Amino acid sequence: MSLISAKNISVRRGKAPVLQNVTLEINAGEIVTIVGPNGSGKSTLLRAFIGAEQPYEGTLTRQDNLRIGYVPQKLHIDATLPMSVSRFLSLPTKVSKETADAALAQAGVSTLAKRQMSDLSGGQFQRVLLARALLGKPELLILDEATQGLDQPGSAAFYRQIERLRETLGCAVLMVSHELHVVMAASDRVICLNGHVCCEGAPEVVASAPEYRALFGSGTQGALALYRHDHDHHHHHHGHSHDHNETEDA
Ligand SMILES: Nc1ncnc2c1ncn2[C@@H]1O[C@H](COP(=O)(O)OP(=O)(O)OP(=O)(O)O)[C@@H](O)[C@H]1O
Repeated sequence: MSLISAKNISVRRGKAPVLQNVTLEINAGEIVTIVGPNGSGKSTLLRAFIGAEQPYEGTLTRQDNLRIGYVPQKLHIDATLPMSVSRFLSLPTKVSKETADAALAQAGVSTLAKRQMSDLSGGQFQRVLLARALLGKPELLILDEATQGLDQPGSAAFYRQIERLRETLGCAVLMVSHELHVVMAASDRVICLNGHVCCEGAPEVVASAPEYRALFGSGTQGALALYRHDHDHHHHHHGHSHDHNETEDA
């Protein structure tokens, strides 16, 4: 049985229909990426999945007691408010130091527990949000443009961390991203959304689908190939090694 399944759902925001007739299911352990132009309903679909939007048509079924971890696009924390990373992880529910440390390690930022939230880089901050989403041992991890504002090596490293998590924790991942060439390579399945599902399938299939090309042009196909090629080999830099900060920090 799938973890979560939407059958012909339609969703309005205010009075405007945003999603129409969307059918989609997420199975245990798979990485599914939603791509689509601005305003195409990607965030709305994620919100429906976490229960923050009610479809007015269709049915949404979640496995009983499904544990979902959610990583938002951005979270604003008042910079004048002193707040350490470990305290942030204990809000609103207190967690033990061991639990917090384990989640930080899984997110690739094990050394940050005592740092102030306001001092973190954009990449570190997103990884702390990821650690927070991991506290509840999710079976499904939902990420809404979690790498917005990170540079390309930073977001590529973030998504590789996500792939590693899927391997070690076995969780399914549903994410939205605009960085097509980066996330598509990490996905088992890509859904191209524009109010409705335009096309879906393996990354290569979607990248060459006419519906996808009509929305994004054909340039991204080349970028996808380039990304795959790039990571077939190791980069050698002069005089120092540089691993794009993959396991610690970003
Ligand atoms: N709170 C809201 N009230 C009314 N309409 C909203 C609200 N939030 C979003 N919308 C509208 O719903 C539509 C879909 O928005 P949504 O945020 O789901 O798109 P998206 O694909 O995630 O866009 P983006 O890529 O820009 O983040 C847009 O037309 C938007 O204006």
